[in-house]
Amino acid sequence: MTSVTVYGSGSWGTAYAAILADAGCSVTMWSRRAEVARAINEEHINSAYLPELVLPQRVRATDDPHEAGAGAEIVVLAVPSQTLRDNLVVWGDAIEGEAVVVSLMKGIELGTTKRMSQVIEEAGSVDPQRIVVVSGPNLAPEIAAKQPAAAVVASVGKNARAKVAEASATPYFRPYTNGDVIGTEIGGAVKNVIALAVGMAKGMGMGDNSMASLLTRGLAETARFGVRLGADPQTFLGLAGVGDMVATCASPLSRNNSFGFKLGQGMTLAEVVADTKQTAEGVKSCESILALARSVGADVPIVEAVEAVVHEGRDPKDLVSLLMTRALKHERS
Ligand SMILES: NC(=O)C1=CN([C@@H]2O[C@H](COP(=O)(O)OP(=O)(O)OC[C@H]3O[C@@H](n4cnc5c(N)ncnc54)[C@H](OP(=O)(O)O)[C@@H]3O)[C@@H](O)[C@H]2O)C=CC1
Ligand SMILES: O=C(CO)COP(=O)(O)O
Repeated sequence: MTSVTVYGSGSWGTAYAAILADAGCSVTMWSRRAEVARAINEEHINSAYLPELVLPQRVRATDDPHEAGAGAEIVVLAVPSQTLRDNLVVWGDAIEGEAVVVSLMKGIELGTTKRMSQVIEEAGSVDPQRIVVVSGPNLAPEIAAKQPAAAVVASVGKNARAKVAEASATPYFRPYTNGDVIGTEIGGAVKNVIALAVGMAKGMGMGDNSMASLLTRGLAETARFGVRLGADPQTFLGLAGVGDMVATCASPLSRNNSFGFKLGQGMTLAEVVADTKQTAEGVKSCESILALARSVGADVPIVEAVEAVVHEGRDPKDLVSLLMTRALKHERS
């Protein structure tokens, strides 16, 4: 039985722990709060995040990061992206030397503009051959309800990605392996920002034409940007690209989409932040994504417009003029 540790007991960490257990792994979760670990052990429920999900008995939890990591063959990281580096400093020696390290996170680090796999390599001293990124259309509440979904399991390490795919394949979760870590991570991070834009548009009363236009042009700028970083353009036609873009932009379950919706409806940024209990990665990552895109000369107008609303105090209504009055251009330029 493969032994797996999941650091992070939020929505996705918890749903992914259930996948791993259903696939036959023995799973230990690290919870930041002792009461969350206690409830998982005694009631098999994580009520703050996924109250409907009854976790399998073989999922255990602890708030001690060293106890959590002991003996794990696979270590899964599922905390907010901006906290990863500091956490890895604390957890570093808890992660076994040969363990495969999986990122579930969809963000870009502020300041360094690094992808999560790069942060794991640097701060966790992990060989890229052992780093795996899991991404795709995977809204945690739907996965927790065991609704069928597929995902990409990307790594430059063939053994590592095969091991993680094997460890997380269930009748309701189908992993596909891929070697394109850059494209997989960029797809996951940028779609959160596009979902913020779509949410704002919906919140302002716009319909499906606006949503589809933002989604499609959002995918175009994601691919243009990703390719500048060295991604395979085909990745953006797959689960970590169009797949996740569609799920996140279409679903009210998406925290980024909902965050944008509330802004579009007229709530202030401070009000929406106070009203949002879970992680909406695009809110912070739009800034680092924009910085990274500018550093490689990629034009990302939707990301730029979202960043102007979220970080520079522009009114969401300005989104329309910011995007619609730009110089005309070829669809594929
Ligand atoms: N939810 C989803 O549907 C999906 C999410 N993802 C990605 O997974 C990642 C994790 O998201 P998700 O689980 O949804 O987030 P949640 O907001 O649901 O949970 C965050 C988890 O991280 C913990 N946490 C918060 N701050 C810190 C910190 N400073 N140090 C350590 N732990 C901390 C929280 O603990 P506490 O409860 O104590 O606050 C909680 O366990 C994100 O990058 C997200 O984009 C990817 C695919 C699907
Ligand atoms: O990444 C996700 C679905 O694939 C979850 O999106 P949100 O973080 O916006 O909820």
